[in-house]
Amino acid sequence: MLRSCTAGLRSIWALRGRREGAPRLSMDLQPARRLFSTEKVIHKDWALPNPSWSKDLKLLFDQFMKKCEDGSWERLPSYKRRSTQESEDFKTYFLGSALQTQSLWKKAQLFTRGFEDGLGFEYVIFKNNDEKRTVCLFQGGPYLQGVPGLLHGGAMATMIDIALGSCTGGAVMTANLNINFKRPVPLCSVVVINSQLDKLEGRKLFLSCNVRSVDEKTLYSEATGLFIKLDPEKSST
Ligand SMILES: CCCCCCCCCCCCCC(=O)SCCNC(=O)CCNC(=O)[C@H](O)C(C)(C)COP(=O)(O)OP(=O)(O)OC[C@H]1O[C@@H](n2cnc3c(N)ncnc32)[C@H](O)[C@@H]1OP(=O)(O)O
Repeated sequence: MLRSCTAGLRSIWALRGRREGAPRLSMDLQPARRLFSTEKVIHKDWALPNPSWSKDLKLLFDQFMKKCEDGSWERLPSYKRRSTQESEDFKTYFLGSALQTQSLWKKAQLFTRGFEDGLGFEYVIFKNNDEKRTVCLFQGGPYLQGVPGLLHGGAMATMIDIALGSCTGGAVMTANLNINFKRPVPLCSVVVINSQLDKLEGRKLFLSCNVRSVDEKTLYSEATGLFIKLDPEKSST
């Protein structure tokens, strides 16, 4: 594990210094990343392979892309910034928020996508709408270390929150997150987060997930979450 992590780190360091929007060293390095420009902002889909992805992550990605072919599964794209419509939806609930300041609103981005390739959160989520469940493939990079050599529990909690959230839709907020950390996750390893919607009760969505190793032999964590659909009649600030 250490050797592959070191090899991964070497390729990560080779990529350091490249900033979002800067010209690519070689397009061959990132064949699958889609780039398109709108209003001078580059919207990059981050849920696609890059050179920092380990063999395990690429293999699982390919397996799930195959499952998408008959339409039962879909890959969820992932952007640093929410779409204009999504942003507007949330803004209506947080009228007093600091994000009303236009300059801050423009700078704000999803923090899991704020790292350079391979250093932080590398993940992709696949959704099965009929079964109301998602599978998140996650590789936690070296900047997410907690105890030496291990993934920080907060980083895991973040991914669990995102994975559970991916089973919801529309404007929702996490009200409760309950995590049992059963085994430590080695840094740079790949884990699989299986999430599902267990119950819908009015505006309350009850969800659960487990986090396992690629070979499914190790159960790293189990979690439940309560998400609340925001009420348009209420402002939360
Ligand atoms: C979309 C595409 C995106 C793809 C992924 C991108 C990733 C995005 C990011 C990923 C994710 C990032 C996500 C984040 O980071 S979200 C950020 C972290 N979360 C928050 O900051 C939430 C703060 N809390 C609130 O704003 C309010 O409390 C909310 C909005 C949640 C509810 O306030 P609201 O005034 O609307 O509702 P209510 O108080 O009338 O309650 C309604 C019902 O719910 C029940 N209840 C409430 N709380 C709890 C509780 N703790 N345990 C048990 N029950 C609870 C309550 O009893 C009642 O039940 P009932 O009496 O009706 O039976």
